[in-house]
Amino acid sequence: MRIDIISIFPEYFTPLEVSLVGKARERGILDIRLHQLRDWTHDVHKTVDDTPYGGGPGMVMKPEVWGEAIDAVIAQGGPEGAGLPRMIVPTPSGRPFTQRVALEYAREPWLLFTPARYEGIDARVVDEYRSRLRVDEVSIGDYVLAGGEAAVLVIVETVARLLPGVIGNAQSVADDSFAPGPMENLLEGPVYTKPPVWRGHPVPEILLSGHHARIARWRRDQALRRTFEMRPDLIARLDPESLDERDREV
Ligand SMILES: COC(=O)c1ccnc(N)c1
Repeated sequence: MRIDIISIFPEYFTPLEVSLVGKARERGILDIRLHQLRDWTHDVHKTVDDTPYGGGPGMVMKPEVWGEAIDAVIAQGGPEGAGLPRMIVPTPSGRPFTQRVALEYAREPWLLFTPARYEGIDARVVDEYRSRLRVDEVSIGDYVLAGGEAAVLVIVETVARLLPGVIGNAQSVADDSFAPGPMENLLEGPVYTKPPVWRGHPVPEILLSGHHARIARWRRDQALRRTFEMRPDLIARLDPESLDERDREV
């Protein structure tokens, strides 16, 4: 997978050189390229923003600069057969970014991220590229950041761990909270490791029993309880068909 990121703070993405994403890049699973938006300005101050039409606080990012930058990245061409990139615009006013969306992105050959600072990017940029590309405006939650760069880090890490070969144990991805299937809309329950007793706190006996069916049942009960306690809104979204008799008792 190829990922292009255009930003006035490319250094913000240094974390993508380490850990899971860093290793995926070293192994050629991910090709991440960073671009300094200011390289497409033409004034001495390298201006990327201006005051909003209609008045109001803050500044808006200029369409001309973004247009030249996005056109240049597209013109570089993507992976063989990838065609045009899927453009992802992180914004608090976007559609929710979920595990299901991440799985969709993980199947894309080429993603282009355009994180905004200030009050956002002139709306005509999205309008312009919607006519040529698939453009997703996505939000990582109901809060406002100083810039979209942190959201790009979240999205890239979420997507990268879904790519084949990135996580050693593919099953752990399939068992994720929110992963489509039996765990979708369920939070993961508690996890334990050695020692069997720590400061007087024992590990639940069932986990030491070696009885895999009972352990699976216990884990599902714990997931249902935790979801009910932490995210009752998700319980409402559970497909009744996915619940068995035992689930309903929890
Ligand atoms: C500037 O970008 C944001 O504030 C942002 C982006 C994506 N999701 C959010 N919840 C906020």
